[in-house]
Amino acid sequence: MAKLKISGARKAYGATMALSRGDLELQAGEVHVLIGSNGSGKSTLCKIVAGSVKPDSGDVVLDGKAVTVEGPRAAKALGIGIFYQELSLAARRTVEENICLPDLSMNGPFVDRTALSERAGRYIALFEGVAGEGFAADARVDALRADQRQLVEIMKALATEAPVLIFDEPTSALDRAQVDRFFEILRRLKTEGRAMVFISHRMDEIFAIGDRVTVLRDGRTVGSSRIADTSPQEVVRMMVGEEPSLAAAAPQASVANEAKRPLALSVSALAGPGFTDVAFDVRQGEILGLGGLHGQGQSAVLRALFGAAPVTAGSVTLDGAAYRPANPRAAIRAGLAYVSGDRGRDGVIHGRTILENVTPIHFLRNGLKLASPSALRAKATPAVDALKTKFAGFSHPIGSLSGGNQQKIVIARWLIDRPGVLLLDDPTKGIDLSAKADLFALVRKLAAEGMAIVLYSSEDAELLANSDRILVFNGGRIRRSLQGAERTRFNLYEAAYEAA
Ligand SMILES: Nc1ncnc2c1ncn2[C@@H]1O[C@H](COP(=O)(O)OP(=O)(O)OP(=O)(O)O)[C@@H](O)[C@H]1O
Repeated sequence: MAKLKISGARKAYGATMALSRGDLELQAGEVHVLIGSNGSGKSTLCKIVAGSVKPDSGDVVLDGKAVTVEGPRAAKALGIGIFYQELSLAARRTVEENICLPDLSMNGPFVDRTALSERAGRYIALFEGVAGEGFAADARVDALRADQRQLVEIMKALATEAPVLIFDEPTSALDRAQVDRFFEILRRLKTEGRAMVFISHRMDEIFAIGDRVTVLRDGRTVGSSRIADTSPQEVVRMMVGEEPSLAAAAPQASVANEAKRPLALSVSALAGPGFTDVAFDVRQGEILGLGGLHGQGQSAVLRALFGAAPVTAGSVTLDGAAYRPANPRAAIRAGLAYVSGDRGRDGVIHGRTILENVTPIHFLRNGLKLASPSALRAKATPAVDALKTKFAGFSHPIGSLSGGNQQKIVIARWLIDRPGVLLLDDPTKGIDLSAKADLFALVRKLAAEGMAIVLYSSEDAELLANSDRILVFNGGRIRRSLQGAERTRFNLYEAAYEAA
């Protein structure tokens, strides 16, 4: 009998189907790997089991009995503990308090410090020698490094002593020695008969520690296999599913790959926080895609090229001349444009009109010359129209537009004076399908007119359909360059998941 069985778990957030059919059968004494690309529904499934997300439907059977996991406390009472990917720590509390939260031992109205230290100490000791400098029972969590915080979250999950433990990407910030220690602990817990779910994007880890693997794709469980009976290639194949046909992929590839087109941007041995040894060329008219899992250095490279994040080594050439990305103003003057999908941080100027939102880059490039609103409107109109922006007039507040149309205004601002190189940093995050289609139609048109474009997208389909060439990032480095017929989802995933 399975220790825990989830069938048909479903969860939608408005129009977003986070999980359409999640199934998982977990045995006592096993490490069960859950794998799937970004956004496939892994965390949602875990959170349903841990009671922190209420499913729209689905059945949970624990030790043969149907249960309803009403909330996190109910999960704990049922014997289910979880490590949260986004961590669940109280930043201003100490390591030992966090390990024991929410059940701090009390001595009357006071926290019983002795009992607390004793209990937390057992879990802290498990990582002795690998937790690193500054890690201490009485250290505040906000003073710790990312890997150390992840260790505290692991200790907190272990401290539940739950028979079912769920680890949602517990190793993403850990170093080799910390991962090895964690795996030793998991192996011991297996011998005690605990049932564990383990999520990781590292194929080597999955094959090192997993007993069984269940694959999610687009919100559904698509298969399950014993690790001993499968291979990394087979797992990637399950994640990928049917390969979309290449006929739909970037149509102008042959044109853009023509070596005679001049180089627009050339990057050599570039390094900075989050990336190292990055080198590539982009020709005029080419769309170069940056692929891989989230946060593998793609955005960091784009921000660094735009002078918005530090560069510690390497060199850059723009239109054949040396270029040092000092700050965004210098980047704009040098002919670079940068569009991020993170509108909150990099885009919309709230409380201002549409015209004020569409013209700031024009002013930055040309100086604050006097220009009448009608002249500015005339300048802005072609770019705004090219994106099929729906708006009532330039003098209306930006807030009157839908999210997708706000994003179009942010993009249009870069196109009034044509940049030589357009850096797109996950530009369609959070916008609807038709706005995405409008944006990519324009991006392809701009490339056809000779603009060089570097595109990072967290959506693989978008990347495959629009890039002439794809560089796959993994652990801050470029692992593979995919050209022509190599631009398949399989190759993309294989390089993204291989050991970094
Ligand atoms: N609270 C939420 N509100 C709206 N959408 C959500 C919410 N939580 C998740 N989603 C969406 O549901 C989908 C599945 O998300 P989920 O976090 O379960 O995926 P995942 O497989 O764990 O991804 P990752 O590998 O990136 O952690 C994604 O498209 C995500 O954006």
